[in-house]
Amino acid sequence: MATFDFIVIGGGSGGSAAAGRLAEDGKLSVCLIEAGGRNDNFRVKTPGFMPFIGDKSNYRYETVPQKGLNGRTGYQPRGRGLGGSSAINAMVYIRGNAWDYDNWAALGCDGWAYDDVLPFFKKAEDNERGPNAYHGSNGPLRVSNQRSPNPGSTAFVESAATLQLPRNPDFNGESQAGFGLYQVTQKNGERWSAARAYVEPLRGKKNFDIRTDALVEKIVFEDGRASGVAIRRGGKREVIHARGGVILSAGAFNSPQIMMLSGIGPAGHLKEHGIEVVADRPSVGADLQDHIDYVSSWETQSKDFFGSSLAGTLKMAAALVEHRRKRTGAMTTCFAEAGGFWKVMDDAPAPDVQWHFVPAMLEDHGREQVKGHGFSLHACVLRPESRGTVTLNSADAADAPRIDPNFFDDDRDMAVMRAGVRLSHRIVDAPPLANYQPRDRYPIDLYDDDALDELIRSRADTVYHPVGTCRMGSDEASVVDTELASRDVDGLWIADASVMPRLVSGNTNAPSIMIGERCAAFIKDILAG
Ligand SMILES: Cc1cc2nc3c(=O)[nH]c(=O)nc-3n(C[C@H](O)[C@H](O)[C@H](O)COP(=O)(O)OP(=O)(O)OC[C@H]3O[C@@H](n4cnc5c(N)ncnc54)[C@H](O)[C@@H]3O)c2cc1C
Repeated sequence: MATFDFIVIGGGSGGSAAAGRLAEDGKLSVCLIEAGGRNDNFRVKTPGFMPFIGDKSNYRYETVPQKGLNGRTGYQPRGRGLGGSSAINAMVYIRGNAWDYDNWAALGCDGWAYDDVLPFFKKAEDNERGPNAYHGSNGPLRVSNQRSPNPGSTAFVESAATLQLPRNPDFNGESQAGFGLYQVTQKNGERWSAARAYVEPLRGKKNFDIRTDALVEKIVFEDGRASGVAIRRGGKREVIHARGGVILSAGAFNSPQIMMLSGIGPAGHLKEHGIEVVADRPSVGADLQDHIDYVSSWETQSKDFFGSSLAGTLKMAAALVEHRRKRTGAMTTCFAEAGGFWKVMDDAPAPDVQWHFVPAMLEDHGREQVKGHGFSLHACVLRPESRGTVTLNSADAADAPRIDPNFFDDDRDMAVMRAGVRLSHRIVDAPPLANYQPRDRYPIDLYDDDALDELIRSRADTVYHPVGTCRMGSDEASVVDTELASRDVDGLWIADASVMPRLVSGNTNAPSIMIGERCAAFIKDILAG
């Protein structure tokens, strides 16, 4: 019978950090269970291959039809395999705004104010720029400057400056506002997933068992305590036991799914699927928040930008050779190379829109090939008011959960989006980007609200930051308490993006890693008495 001190479900951003920290000093036996594979291949490791990462590493979920998107279904990529979504993401290193964490604390999450979380961001970080008041350099997560940014990306920052929008060399420093090039989670020109940071260095240690291609079907409880997990691997089923407890880190879609499959969730819904109710907890799968995003796109004659043409293909072939030899060049691109944060609503407490500049024409999340060269500019609503849900489609853990982000349910999100998209176009209309004489691929009168709303509803979708479906809080209705422990059973913690009570104003990989770090620290504190 396999028994460990702790079992971690899911080797993604939160799970890798939690498992790695629990196992690192060798005192605790830890089993990390991951549904996907090792993700140890050149497509995952080479940043520029991001659009070509295969199905084995991506769940490729779809949402239910979205009324706010003219009835379209949304695409929800999610990483599968070690590293989780950090193995397929755009590598942008952003923590959110200090205001977000102070707001979490104001909502009742004691111990999660900016001053409380900053030490854990720093502990995780190995920033190539070295340490300072905001950054760490001794952690496992390598954060790098981009090695070979596209000239168009620097032109974007200069165009913003032309409009008096300030340059910001460090969005994770004193102030988030402004425009600049993003730092990335890469090491020596390769993707640095959470698994490469926290898990791979411990591979082979006697106290650390890494089980890939193992699907967790549910958490097992004995006398009100999480005592193990039921897994399926190949055709075989087995229960693995945990003396100290279980950490659930399956992400914002699969953590609520596993909670429900284990009997913790909205009782009526569980009964519909024939699941025995352990605890009636309506907040499991509720409060889904995600960054709705609109991608404006322009075509250029210039072949500076990535694109599909003979010249583009030859350039990428040369870039691939350069990357194999030196780990530099265009294949180190994270695609979302530049961007910024700015307030478009006067009463916003912090920047309410984030931009990602991509030196390529992007259509349908990169799934549709576009002929020619050009660039794209994402604008996303940083603190959406709309709330969605994750529920079960079936009682089988291998089936996709039912995802309803409910985008644009709240009109305030559209108001922010409109202003964000207008600013996107003002920036692109300013030199030096304007000198490329870009041709807008979706020209409309941007100051006609109805026309702009229609364009947004027909093209907007997620920028991949779902959170909130196993929300943390000090209130009785929350799923986990402020030390990430389940309110319903002993020996169960949740450590991933699902616990965020509010979506942070930025990308969610670093915050999910910070949450994994904190979970391990909470557990070690308990063990230390
Ligand atoms: C395409 C894309 C681009 C993104 N770009 C960025 C970016 O540039 N910067 C940024 O900061 N953030 C980005 N994000 C978001 C960020 O990567 C995620 O928010 C973060 O990785 C979430 O971490 P997590 O721990 O919550 O879940 P994940 O990292 O998704 O990990 C969940 C893990 O659990 C496993 N799992 C699920 N169900 C089971 C089961 N039943 N049994 C066993 N294992 C299971 C999964 O296989 C997965 O490995 C992006 C995301 C995507 C998809």
